[in-house]
Amino acid sequence: MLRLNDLHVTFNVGTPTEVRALRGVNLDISPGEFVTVIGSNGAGKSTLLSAIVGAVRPSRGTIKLGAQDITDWPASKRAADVGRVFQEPRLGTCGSLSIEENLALAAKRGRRRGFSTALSGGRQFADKLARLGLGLEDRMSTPIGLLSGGQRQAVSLLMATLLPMKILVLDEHTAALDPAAAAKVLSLSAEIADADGLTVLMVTHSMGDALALGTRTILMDRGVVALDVSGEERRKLDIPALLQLFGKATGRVVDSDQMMLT
Ligand SMILES: Nc1ncnc2c1ncn2[C@@H]1O[C@H](COP(=O)(O)OP(=O)(O)OP(=O)(O)O)[C@@H](O)[C@H]1O
Repeated sequence: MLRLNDLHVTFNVGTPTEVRALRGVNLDISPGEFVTVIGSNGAGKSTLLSAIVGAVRPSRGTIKLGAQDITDWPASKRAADVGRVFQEPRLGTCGSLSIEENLALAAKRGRRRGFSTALSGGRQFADKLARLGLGLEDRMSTPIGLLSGGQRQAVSLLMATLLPMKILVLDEHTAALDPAAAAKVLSLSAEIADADGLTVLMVTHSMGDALALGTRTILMDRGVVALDVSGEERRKLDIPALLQLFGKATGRVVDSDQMMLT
């Protein structure tokens, strides 16, 4: 269980450029839930994920993962428990290293030096790559920098999910891809999450994707969770109905999926 309690993040405290990016987020995510996160630009979605991975420090509130209070843990200490795929394919991988070498690095994530892992490489990595259905198992010595954005992001996804973890964080991880590659990486994300029973928090700018994937959708607005839908209520929702709920929750009128972008 991930539990965020009254989480506040303020940037540039006490300066004229102070921004209260999170203003009291309360959120419980149970094991196996796949939560999609939507909201307008600047609503606090990325800041929420950054606080969970430990890249930004909350000014108030707590973050608990299972029984542990991880609020003050640095990102490096959370790495074994929290997997992350970034928006930009280059960020999660090392372009000059081969696919196999990147996977070997991922197999050591959050483990102490010299600490052996169950994954030793070779055949095991090939089997994992085959799961992507992109033929990359036959190109394991190819430098990852030579792959297309979609292929590279698929490998990033595999790297983030290689070891057991408590939560996987996807921060608009298909936004930099062309539509076909984005659709492929999204469906792989859903397949891997389903097969491995992962707990996932995924930020997206597409309301369609937010409703089509996962088990629960939250709407961030001005630094808080303004809407939280799951179960039967969510199954019945389409984009117009979600826009209506968005309007009710925020007091602002939006009339298309694209409005979420502005
Ligand atoms: N490192 C930072 N320093 C100062 N302000 C920041 C920083 N990161 C984010 N902010 C500000 O915090 C607010 C929330 O930003 P955040 O990136 O979390 O929003 P978002 O919902 O992810 O937006 P988008 O959809 O545009 O990515 C914005 O006003 C943003 O300008």
